[in-house]
This record gives sequence, C-alpha cells and structure tokens, in this order.
Amino acid sequence: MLAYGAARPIVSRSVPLHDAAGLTLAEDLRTLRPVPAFDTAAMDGFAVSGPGPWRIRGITRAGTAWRGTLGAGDGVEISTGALVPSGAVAVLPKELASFADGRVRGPEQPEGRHIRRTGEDAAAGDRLAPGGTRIGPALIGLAAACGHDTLPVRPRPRVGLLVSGDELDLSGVPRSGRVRDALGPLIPALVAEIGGETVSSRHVPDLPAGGLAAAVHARHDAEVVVVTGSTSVGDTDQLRRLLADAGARLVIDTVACRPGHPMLLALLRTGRWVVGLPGNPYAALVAARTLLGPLIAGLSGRPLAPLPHLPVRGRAQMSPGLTRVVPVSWAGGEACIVGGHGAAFLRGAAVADALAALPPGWMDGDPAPLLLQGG
Ligand SMILES: Nc1nc2c(c(=O)[nH]1)N[C@H]1C(S)=C(S)[C@@H](COP(=O)(O)OP(=O)(O)OC[C@H]3O[C@@H](n4cnc5c(N)ncnc54)[C@H](O)[C@@H]3O)O[C@H]1N2
Ligand code: MOO
Repeated sequence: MLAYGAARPIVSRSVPLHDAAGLTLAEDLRTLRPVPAFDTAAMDGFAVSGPGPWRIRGITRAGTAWRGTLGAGDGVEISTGALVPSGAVAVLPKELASFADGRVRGPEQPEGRHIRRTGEDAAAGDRLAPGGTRIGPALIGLAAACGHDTLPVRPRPRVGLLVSGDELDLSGVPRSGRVRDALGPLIPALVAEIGGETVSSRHVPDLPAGGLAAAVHARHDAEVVVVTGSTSVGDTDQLRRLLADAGARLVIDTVACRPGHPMLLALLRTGRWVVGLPGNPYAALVAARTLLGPLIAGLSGRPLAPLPHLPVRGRAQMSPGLTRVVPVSWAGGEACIVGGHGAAFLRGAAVADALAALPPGWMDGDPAPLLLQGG
C-alpha cells in the first residue's frame, strides 16, 4: 500500500489500438456513437410489418441499406447485422418462414422481436470503462466497435535491472562455490507479468566497491531501478549505504515478513525509484510481488486489484509478529501450501497458483489474502 500510494502515475499518451494491449487506460472510455448505431437485425430472415402473409419488397444485407418504408403486410428479406427498414416491427427468423407466391408466411412476431434497437446497449457519450482499467482484448474490441482508432494510455513503467553479486555465474551449471544467477532471468518475466517493461539488465560485481553506486546513478531510461542482492548488512551489501550517501528518501525500509524482509523502496533526488530486492531468489520473488507490484500499479495509474481471501491448509513456520509468505495451489474452495519455499528455493513458487500472506498467529485452515501468480 505504501509503495502504491507513493507513486504518481506517469504521463499518458495516445497509442493505436494494436499497441494498447496490456497498458492502462489513462482516461474514461466513452462511445462516440450509440451502440448499436442503428436498429439492427439480430437474425437472418424477414423484416416484417403488420400481420402476415407478407409481400416481399426487396433484400437488405449487412452493410447495405434498403431505403424504402414498409407498410402493413410488407416485408424484406434481411440478414443478421443489416439495418432494419423503417416501418418494420419485427424480424421473422428464416427457420420459421415459408415462402410461396411471392409471399412469406409464418407465426406473428411480437413488436421488436429480433431487432437490436439503436442505443439499447449504450447511448452516445456513455462511459464504457473507467480510466485505470487494464486494457485487454475485449476493451480493445469495444473501443474499435465504438469508433476509436487510438486510446489514451499510461505506458508500461520502465525498469532498469541491476543484479549484484560477485558469486554469480550468468549461464550454465555454476562452478564450485558459485551460484547461478536466477534473478536476471526471473525479474524481467515478473515485471512483464505485473505490467512493467525491463529496458536494461546488468550484472554488477560487488568489487570494486562503488560499482553499484555508479550503476544506480548511471543514466537509465527507466522510472524504476531494481537492485537484487546487497540489501542486507554484510560487508559487500552496499545498497543502503549508497542510498544514504545520495540523500535518497527511504519510503520502505524492511518489511515485517518472511522471507523478503530486507526489501526496500527509495526515491532518489532525481525522482527515480530504487527498489531493493533480497538476493535469495524466493525472497526476491516475494518482495517483487508485494512491493514492486504495487509500485508499478501506482505508476500505471491502475487501482490495486482486491486480494481474494481463502482458507489456507498446510504447515508453515510462523514467527511472532511476522507475516509468512508461502506458495499455494488451489484445492476446491481452499488453498494448499506447496512445499519447497526456503528463502533461496523457488520449487514451490514455480508450480504454485498464488502466494498466500499468512498473518501473524495464522494456524492451519485460517484464511489469508492471496496474491495471484500469472495475472
Ligand atoms: N547478519 C544478517 N545477515 C543476513 C540477514 C540479516 O538480517 N542479518 N538477512 C538474511 C536475509 S533474510 C536475506 S534475504 C539476505 C539478503 O541478502 P542480500 O540482499 O544482501 O543478498 P546477498 O547477500 O547478495 O545474497 C543472499 C543470497 O542470495 C544469493 N543470491 C544473490 N543474488 C542472486 C541471484 N541473482 N540469483 C541467485 N542467487 C542469488 C546469494 O548467493 C546468497 O546466497 O541476507 C541474509 N543475511
Ligand atoms: O527474509 Mo530473507 O528475505 O529470508 O530470505
């Protein structure tokens, strides 16, 4: 919540519909015309006026208009989506009609049957979606149907990633005593999932000292710099020190949860955000979902998604006063804790549907809020 509330939405711009998927609507979407824009046939058949049988006066297809007016006993053959001619009171579906002697017969249809009336879904100017909505396929289709070619959007917040640690091997099986970098690949995938975009990624060794400070202060075409590792109190953990030296404002300085407690959020004097994620991979994932996620939502101008609460079953090691975050999978109306969630181990999270934030004092079967993965 703190990270969300601290962020100001980034400046909006207009993009073509085909570039808008996944972005956030910056203003309310309103329809430029009534929906539907004209009285429309909802069935293939005959638009008819008065009681039958009906004399067929012509044919009207979707996209073309039959310009005449129907009087009682008149009809036109009509296709789904075509403009219903004036004077027509209903559409008789083809399956119910029989045709002989230039006349159509069929059961009488109540007035308005199978006609979608002008503006029955929305009047011109109606708000169809509020600013802050995440733009999905349906919203893009709706915008097009209402006559829009572009949408006002907040672009994806940009992230510059700095992966710190001398011990990291960046590919393959790590050599003896070394650790394979898991976060260089993990964080961009997660950033994309939560609505951001990783525009650069760099490995920064701990030595020479000062390298991380230089990397944090380097020019980034990004609103957010994410640093992994270096958040703790070891000799090589430089992040807190360099932020203090830079006069950065610490908005979040550790969180009362396990794992992930050393996470931090700071605002540099330049206005750029720095997010510190612990080096342990599962701890980093927890911190990214709970802190980076809300920050990206705030920068995007999106409301925070409400968290579903479900009873959670299983065993977790609780510590007094601390929230424990565990991976869970669905089991009917409950969530079940998935094993393999030590701070450095991603096995549980890799197959889980959500992360559950077990509040202090949680016991097997108590409800907890869930952070969905993959959404
Ligand atoms: N004296 C204390 N020591 C530690 C504390 C503490 O409170 N007092 N907290 C522990 C906790 S909890 C965590 S989490 C870690 C956080 O450490 P850092 O953020 O400073 O990260 P590092 O020390 O660089 O690394 C920790 C651990 O993670 C491995 N790591 C780092 N980066 C990656 C990566 N990209 N991919 C895979 N693994 C990575 C690293 O090798 C270490 O094993 O501090 C504890 N210590
Ligand atoms: O809390 Mo640390 O973040 O356990 O791994």
